[in-house]
Amino acid sequence: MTEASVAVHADADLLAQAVAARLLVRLLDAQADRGQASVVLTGGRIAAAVYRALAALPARDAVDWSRVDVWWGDERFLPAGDPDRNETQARSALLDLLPLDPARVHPMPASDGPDGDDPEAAAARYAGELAAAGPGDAALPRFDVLLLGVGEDGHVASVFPGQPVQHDTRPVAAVREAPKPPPVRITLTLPTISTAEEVWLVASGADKATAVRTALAGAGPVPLPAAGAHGVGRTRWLLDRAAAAELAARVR
Ligand SMILES: O=C(O)[C@H](O)[C@@H](O)[C@H](O)[C@H](O)COP(=O)(O)O
Repeated sequence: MTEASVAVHADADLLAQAVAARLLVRLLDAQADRGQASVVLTGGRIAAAVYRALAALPARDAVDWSRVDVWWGDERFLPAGDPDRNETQARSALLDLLPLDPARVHPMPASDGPDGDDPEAAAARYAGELAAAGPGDAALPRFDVLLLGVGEDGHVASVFPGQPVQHDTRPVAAVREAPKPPPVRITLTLPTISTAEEVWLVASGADKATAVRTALAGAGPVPLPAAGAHGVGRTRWLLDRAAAAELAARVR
């Protein structure tokens, strides 16, 4: 497991701009190395700010977006197009502005999709989509970078403390009693999250400071799921000053 690197930026806007710039370079490097790139998106406010910042970057289209695979780390289990879906927010902030290959954009199923309002079936369907995209008989494709927000309670994606999903060994799980509304969600499980080459945990605001400190101080993943999210090659904590307030951190 790699050591986590921490970067602290003065405020939420600078954090979003810096993460967007890092993400652009990460995708460019992946395409230079292997001709394509893959990113796993998440939901929440700082993630949406990153998407907006990336959309506004002048160098944005240096990425060949037609060769980028877009996955989601979690989704609110709502009807397609619902404004509270992470997919809806990502599309309006960024994806609809990019010349992506629609076949390479993989939203998690909606609650009015082929499985109806059965989140377990929808989770299984997404696991099948991941497996179909994996090389050979691998259960998962390569994730070059997987983005996570961090909840005040230390949740990442829709892996919340004290929930059965924490002990689910499947690649994708349904969550029915999420403390953060809406209650029904679909999520990659922590073991799946931790197959990503790089995992970036992005946190903004004083209400995240304790979760950030606790995770970086070595808490276990059961009390604090964020502590269980690690990249194979790199784990980055990307913070603003408020979220880093309980750390002795470098401010950039
Ligand atoms: O569905 C969601 O809401 C996200 O997947 C969730 O994991 C989010 O990233 C964190 O709760 C942080 O959200 P904020 O950045 O808005 O605090």
